[in-house]
Amino acid sequence: MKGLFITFEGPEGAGKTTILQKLGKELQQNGLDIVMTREPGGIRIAEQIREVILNKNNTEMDSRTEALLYAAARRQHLVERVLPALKKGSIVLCDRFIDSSLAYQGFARGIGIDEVFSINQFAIEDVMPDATIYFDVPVEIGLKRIQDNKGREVNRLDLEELDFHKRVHEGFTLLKERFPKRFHEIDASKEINEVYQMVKEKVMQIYTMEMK
Ligand SMILES: Nc1ncnc2c1ncn2[C@@H]1O[C@H](COP(=O)(O)OP(=O)(O)OP(=O)(O)O)[C@@H](O)[C@H]1O
Ligand SMILES: Cc1cn([C@H]2C[C@H](O)[C@@H](COP(=O)(O)O)O2)c(=O)[nH]c1=O
Repeated sequence: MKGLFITFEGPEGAGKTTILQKLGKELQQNGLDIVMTREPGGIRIAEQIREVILNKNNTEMDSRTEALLYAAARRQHLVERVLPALKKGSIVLCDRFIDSSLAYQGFARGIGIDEVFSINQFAIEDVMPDATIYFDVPVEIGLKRIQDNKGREVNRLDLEELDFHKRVHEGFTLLKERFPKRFHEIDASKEINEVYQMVKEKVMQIYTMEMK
């Protein structure tokens, strides 16, 4: 039995976490076998690596160290959480995956998309998402949303300048062009319930095509 691996991607404050959690719970209530998880993190070791990467005091972190730490967290999460769930036929909804590394470290940090892809190949051994829901939002709107979210702890990447976040957005635009079949773009600047309905419809279409 093979499950379905769907990733949610996009810049800061696009609404990925909010929508993933709500949709995952609704689909579970409807009887689907859903695993909700996130990167970096999702399991103990990867959450520890997350703490190192996102700690706002770690300002001296080199870009390639950062890329390698994301890849290491990805590897552990993949073997411990994602692959076993897919093997038993679950639908895995994952908040960020390799495309975040390509957009943030590959493009915005300037390491190069292909170079970051190649270090990730070691980590993922060709396991790519079946589909990626890409939450497209203007950078200023996304950043305003996270600033307004007073419950959110500010992390090291949140503190990057506006230009960095603009490059992240540009990076995602390039990825959307590079992977047109896998990327499903959602206009995440819309009102939250509208975004939710669009994402739900898209995920159900993918489920019907791939699993039924
Ligand atoms: N469509 C929307 N309209 C207005 N506010 C939204 C919308 N979607 C999410 N929000 C709010 O924006 C904030 C950020 O949302 P969320 O954490 O889901 O984004 P995210 O994409 O996971 O961000 P990040 O990747 O930076 O953690 C939350 O306070 C959430 O309630
Ligand atoms: C997987 C991954 C993530 N990032 C960045 C993107 C965000 O700034 C943080 C994660 O925080 P979130 O609130 O859980 O979205 O990490 C990255 O730069 N590279 C990656 O591979």
